[in-house]
Amino acid sequence: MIFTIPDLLTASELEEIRSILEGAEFADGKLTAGWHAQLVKDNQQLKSGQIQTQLTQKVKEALNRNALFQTAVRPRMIHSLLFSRYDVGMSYGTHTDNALMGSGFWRSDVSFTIFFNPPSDYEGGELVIESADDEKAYKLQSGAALIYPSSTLHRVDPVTKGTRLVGVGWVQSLIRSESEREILFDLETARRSMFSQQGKTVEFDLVSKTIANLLRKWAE
Ligand SMILES: O=C(O)CCC(=O)C(=O)O
Ligand SMILES: [Fe+2]
Repeated sequence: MIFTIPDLLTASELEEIRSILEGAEFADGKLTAGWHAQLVKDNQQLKSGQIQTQLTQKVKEALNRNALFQTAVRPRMIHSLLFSRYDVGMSYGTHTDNALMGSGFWRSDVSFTIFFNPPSDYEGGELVIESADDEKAYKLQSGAALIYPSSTLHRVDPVTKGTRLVGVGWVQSLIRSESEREILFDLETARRSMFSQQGKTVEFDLVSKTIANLLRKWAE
């Protein structure tokens, strides 16, 4: 399931993150890519250190309070986060994200891109998600996030004007399978709508029981 969270960050969080990033030091993005992704990765990334830790904390807070993210992703661990800058001419060619990341070998089930500056700030720089017979380009408003399965092939087209600033992260989900996550998300959405329309009915209890039992079966 690919979806967007329109207002993940508040206006003041966004302003703070942007002003911190403006004064921060960046390094070559190839340093954090797998050996094959390095061949096509051409961007800049915030150096690790105190600023990176502070920004990571802010982004995690926003994701943790977001009900849509929690219900659709069911994070076990948001284990990796990069702050990337694409200046004119920079891009990230077609690649797939590493399945296992970091010294903890966390699995990447779900990837996300948080847009820190508005589409009017730059030209090009679309995040394109490829599928067997089609592809779709995304360029969201600042403060919004795109959530997509880590299993896809995707790319960032060259920036031809301005600068693109994003946060990119990876999550190990409690539910490894994308289709199982979607079943749970649909049931949860239906259950909430039933509750708001009719309260705690017999049907509501049965759907609640099913969600709980599927979680027992699938969660790891
Ligand atoms: O910048 C983006 O939107 C995605 C970048 C990406 O695919 C990655 O860092 O693995
Ligand atoms: Fe990627």
